[in-house]
Amino acid sequence: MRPLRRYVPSTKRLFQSSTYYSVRRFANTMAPTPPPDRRPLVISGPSGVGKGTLISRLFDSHPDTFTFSVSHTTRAPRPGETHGVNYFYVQKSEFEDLIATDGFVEHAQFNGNHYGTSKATIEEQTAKGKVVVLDIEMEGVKQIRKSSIDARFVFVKPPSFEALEQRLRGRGTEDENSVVKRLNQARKELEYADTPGVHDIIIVNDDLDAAYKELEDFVYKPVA
Ligand SMILES: Nc1ncnc2c1ncn2[C@@H]1O[C@H](COP(=O)(O)OP(=O)(O)OP(=O)(O)O)[C@@H](O)[C@H]1O
Repeated sequence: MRPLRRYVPSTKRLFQSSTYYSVRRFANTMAPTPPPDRRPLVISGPSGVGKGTLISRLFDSHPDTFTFSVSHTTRAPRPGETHGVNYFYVQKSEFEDLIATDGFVEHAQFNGNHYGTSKATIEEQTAKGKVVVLDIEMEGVKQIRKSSIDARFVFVKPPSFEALEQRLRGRGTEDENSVVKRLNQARKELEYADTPGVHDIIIVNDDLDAAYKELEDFVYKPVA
């Protein structure tokens, strides 16, 4: 299984860059614009479809409104990483206790390490008035749907399989092996997204501005 997005979070990478922080300093002078519906947003879709691009735009257009949830992990921190910022670094026993007490909305194992999104983290951020954004893959979506977390589910779809392949290759971040793996996984994700009732909205990311508008309109629509 391909790892959940948190392992390759392009938006998070952007957040760590100095360019991002100078943009952020300017953006912070603007007042937050909270949407009427504060439930967590689960955004999924095949690798390369443009989730990170759309989410970055949402964060930049509405400063201090949205937040990523910080995941728990049993892997050791890398140089420069900070507990509570990049991850909550915990011992395996603590992670297992959290699983046993149903503390995660989703968790998975990758390269021998455990990773998970805790319910408490989501609840704390929501209580602070932030809308938590979870950028995750199909298996995570399935787990969250089974959890007690009341979330809104957005699926981002490519205009065609060929367009997805072009974007993945055009991004220049993957070797051939990785492109093939991601495309194989994409077929499964697209098939799952056809299951009725799984997502609240399916956005086709063809024209980026139009797709962003659709996402923003959905996020900001009045509570039903
Ligand atoms: N509507 C669009 N039209 C053309 N190119 C796009 C569009 N949206 C995004 N892209 C480009 O497609 C590539 C993939 O986008 P992005 O990295 O946001 O995908 P992702 O879904 O977050 O992927 P991953 O899950 O692998 O991180 C990027 O190079 C991005 O600039």
